[in-house]
Amino acid sequence: MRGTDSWLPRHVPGVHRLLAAAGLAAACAAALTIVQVVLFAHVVVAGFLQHRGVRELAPSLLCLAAVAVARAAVGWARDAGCRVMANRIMRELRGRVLRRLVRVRPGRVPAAEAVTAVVDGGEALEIHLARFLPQVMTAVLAPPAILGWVAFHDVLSALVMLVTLPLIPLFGALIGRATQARTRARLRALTRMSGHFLDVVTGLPTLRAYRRGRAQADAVADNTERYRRETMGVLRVAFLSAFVLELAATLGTALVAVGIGLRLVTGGLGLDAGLAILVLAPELYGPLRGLAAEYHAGADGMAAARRIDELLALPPAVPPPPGPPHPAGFGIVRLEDVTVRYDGGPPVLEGVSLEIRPGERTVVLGESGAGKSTLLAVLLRFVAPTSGLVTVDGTDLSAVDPDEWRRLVAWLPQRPRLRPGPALQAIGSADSRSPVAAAESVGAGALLHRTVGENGAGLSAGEVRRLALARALARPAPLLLLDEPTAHLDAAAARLVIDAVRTLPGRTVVVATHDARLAEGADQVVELTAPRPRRAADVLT
Ligand SMILES: Nc1ncnc2c1ncn2[C@@H]1O[C@H](COP(=O)(O)OP(=O)(O)OP(=O)(O)O)[C@@H](O)[C@H]1O
Repeated sequence: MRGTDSWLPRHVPGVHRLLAAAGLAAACAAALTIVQVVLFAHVVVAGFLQHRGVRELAPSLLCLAAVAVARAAVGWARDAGCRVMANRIMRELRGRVLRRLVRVRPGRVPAAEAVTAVVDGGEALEIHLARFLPQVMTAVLAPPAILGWVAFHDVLSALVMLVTLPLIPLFGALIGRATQARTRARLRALTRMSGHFLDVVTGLPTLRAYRRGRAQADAVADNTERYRRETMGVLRVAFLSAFVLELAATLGTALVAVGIGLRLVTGGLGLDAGLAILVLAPELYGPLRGLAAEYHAGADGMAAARRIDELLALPPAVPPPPGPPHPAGFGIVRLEDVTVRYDGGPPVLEGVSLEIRPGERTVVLGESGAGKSTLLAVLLRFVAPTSGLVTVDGTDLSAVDPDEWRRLVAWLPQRPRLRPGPALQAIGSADSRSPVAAAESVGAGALLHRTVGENGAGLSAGEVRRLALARALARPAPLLLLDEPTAHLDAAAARLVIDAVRTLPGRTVVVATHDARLAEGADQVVELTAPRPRRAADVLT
């Protein structure tokens, strides 16, 4: 936990500023508290013991009111300022996590896990920054200031406070140890529950078809129950800790009060000093009790910070360019002896060498699992070759900024997804050229007035594929990578698509497919084979 605590200021810009602002506010609030209590004791003693009138006490009363207002204003400014800063910091951090997530290999982090970390975890961390850290600053600065003032006026009371004060952090730490494990378990239960629920909702049609609805409802109920139990466990510890800490603070205040009372009777202490110390005693324990109250919010935030840290540490799918990004241009793309292994497993592509020339159509054929999509992933820079080299016009592709490179590439994925909404909007983007013509060329013109639902709902798999193909064709990118463009299509629709792919003047096309018809008239046909051990690709024509 301490590691994550120091991780925050080191890795998240703005946290130092937030801590400094919270520290300044805490110091001001502590000073104002002491002034307010001293003024209060003075007014009480002067009013009740020395029988001074309101007129005489008016300046002190005005000062007291001004200090009370200033104290409230400092508290408000601290809360509002820290909330704004925390919000800004989290916007930056969420952006960084999202930028990292789009750089890791597609599918590496399950969607539900990413959503839980960024949305729920982000919220917990924001509360940690906005409430817990400022409270830490108050707990660090206010008690020493109060103790110093008390020691100056009454050493005995200061000693009692010094002995009883550590009880609160001690109990807090003991309870915190129990809380840490519970908070982590609760976050895990939440992640599991959301992931499972998302899976169930996505697979509802299949579950219904196989009559597995009841079993999944039971599984959802189990996951929810586990989350409820974890949450109740955290709440139990939270209530218990509030009770124990309240007790410690009350005992501390009572001991101070007994000491002051005895010395007031024997005349060892003046009433104004005694009264001020008595009123200050709860203010001494208050910040530490406040810290304990925020501890659970803080622990949630730290667990979220740890998860966000893990996400930020995920290696990018392709390492960043070693030097300044090379300006990407498009020319001959050459794969030289390229081998790809996923996570150190067996090779899925081995020793593949091929040359993709501008304006040509290269068709990659191969049985299922032969590595066709992986070859496209290498060209898209979603996957870095384990060995071998990919060059563009002689420049190592790994020296090119992946974003710059992907601007030159249009892609039809094997499992295309469309943005929900009107179909025409789903296939167009700011830089698309003639999406309507592109859709018509692949027989999807009639689909343009349709509405795309969540995950392509409302459209058949073949319709989604044709719209996605139109989207790729409409992008003004010189390199077109098409993964199974004719899958799920009937013979007539497939023929339209094959003809459209054959006549793409000025575009370099790489098609990965099982469909040998797409190889008709291709400039180059590459057959990937998947025997184990694999052979290198054979360039047939
Ligand atoms: N992200 C991944 N992590 C681990 N293994 C993977 C990953 N992606 C693909 N593979 C494995 O790599 C091999 C090649 O998969 P790939 O999808 O490239 O084949 P393909 O020729 O496109 O197959 P298909 O024609 O069935 O789409 C398969 O054995 C697959 O299980």
